[in-house]
Amino acid sequence: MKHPPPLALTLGDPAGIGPQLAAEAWRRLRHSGEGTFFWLGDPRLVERAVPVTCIATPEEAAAAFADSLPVLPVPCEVDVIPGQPDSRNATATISSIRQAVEYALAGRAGGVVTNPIAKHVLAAAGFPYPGHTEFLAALCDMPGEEIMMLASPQLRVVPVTVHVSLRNALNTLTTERIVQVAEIANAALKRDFGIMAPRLAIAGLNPHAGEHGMMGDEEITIVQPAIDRLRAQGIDCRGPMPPDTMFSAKARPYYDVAICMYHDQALIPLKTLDMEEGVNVTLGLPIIRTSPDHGTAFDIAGPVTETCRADVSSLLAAIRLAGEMSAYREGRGS
Ligand SMILES: NC(=O)c1ccc[n+]([C@@H]2O[C@H](COP(=O)([O-])OP(=O)(O)OC[C@H]3O[C@@H](n4cnc5c(N)ncnc54)[C@H](O)[C@@H]3O)[C@@H](O)[C@H]2O)c1
Ligand SMILES: N[C@H](C(=O)O)[C@H](O)COP(=O)(O)O
Repeated sequence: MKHPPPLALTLGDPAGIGPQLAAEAWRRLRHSGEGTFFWLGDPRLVERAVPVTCIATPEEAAAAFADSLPVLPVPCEVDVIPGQPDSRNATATISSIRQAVEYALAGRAGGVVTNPIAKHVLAAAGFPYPGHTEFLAALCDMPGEEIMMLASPQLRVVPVTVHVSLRNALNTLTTERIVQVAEIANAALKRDFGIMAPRLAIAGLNPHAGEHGMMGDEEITIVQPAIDRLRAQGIDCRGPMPPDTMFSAKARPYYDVAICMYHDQALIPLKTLDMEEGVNVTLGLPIIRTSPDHGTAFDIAGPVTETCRADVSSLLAAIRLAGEMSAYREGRGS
C-alpha cells in the first residue's frame, strides 16, 4: 500500500516550547504507526535530546522516522535562548512556514502542522500578518478565504472575526462575512471531518442574544439575515443563540460547530473545556493545516532535553487530526 506523504511540522518561535514539543512528539509517535512527520527547524536545537537525521526532501522522512527525527534544516540566525524571543530569528520561523506550505501545495507533504509563533516578535521583524491563518491564505493565494476553527472532542468553534481588537470586530461584523464563514465551515465539515449533514449553531453577539432588540440590535440587523440566507441554501443552522448558554453540556450535542462573532467568544469556551485536546485548524484553503491550541509558552521554555516539561497533548492531537483530515480528503476516512 502506498503511504500518504509525511506531515510538515514547522519551527514556530525557536525560543518557545516548539523545539521541545517536536522532539517529544517524535518520541511518542515514532513506533505508533499514526503517521510520519518531518520538522522544518534548526537541528542544533534538538540534537542533544533525540537522534536526528537531516533530510533534503520530504520523501526521505519515512525511512528515517522510526530511528530518528527527520529534520529539514532551517537554521536560526542567532543563538536561541529559551524563553527570550529574538526577532532576528523571525526569518527562520517564517521560512519554515513558507517551505511547509510549498511542500503541501505540491502534494509532497500531507499537511502543515504549525508550532506556535509569537505574533509581536514577527511583527517587530516587519511580518505583516496577524497570525498563521492570514499568512497561510496569502501563501495559497486565497486572501480572505481562510477561516479559523478550533476543534476538540467536546466542541468545535469558528470565530467570524479573528485577530482584530474587539472594537474592530464589532465594526467589521457583517451578514456577508457570517454567511461566507458558515458556508466554508459547512463544506469543510463534510470534506475533512466526514460529517455529511453538519448542524451549525450561530451565536448572538449581545447579552441574551439582544433580548428582542432591547440589548442591541445586531441579532436582528446582521445575524438573523445571515441565518435566513444560509437556511435558504439548505444549510442546517439555528440561532442567534444566547452566547452564555450555548456552550453548556446540554446544548453542545445539538450542533457540530458553533459559529461565533468574535475571537474570545469562540476560544474561551474551547480552551476552558479542552486546552489539552484542542486543535487550531485553518479551513477554506487547499492545504490541510492544524496547530496546537496553545501559544509559545515562553515562561516554561527551556533547553531541549530528554524530558519534556511542556504538555505535548495538543500537538499530538494536531498531528492526529491532520492525518484524519487527509484521510477524509483522500476517501480513506472512517
Ligand atoms: N498557534 C499559535 O501560533 C499561537 C496560539 C496561541 C497563542 N500564540 C502566541 O503565543 C504567545 C504567548 O501567548 P499566551 O501567553 O497568551 O498563551 P500560551 O498558550 O503561550 O501560555 C498560556 C499559559 O499556558 C501555559 N502553556 C501553554 N502551552 C503549554 C503546554 N504545551 N504545556 C504546559 N503549559 C503550557 C504557559 O506556560 C502559560 O502559563 C503570544 O505571542 C501569542 O500570540 C500563538
Ligand atoms: N487565535 C489563535 C489562538 O489563540 O489559539 C492563535 O493566536 C493562533 O492563530 P494563528 O493560527 O493564526 O497563528
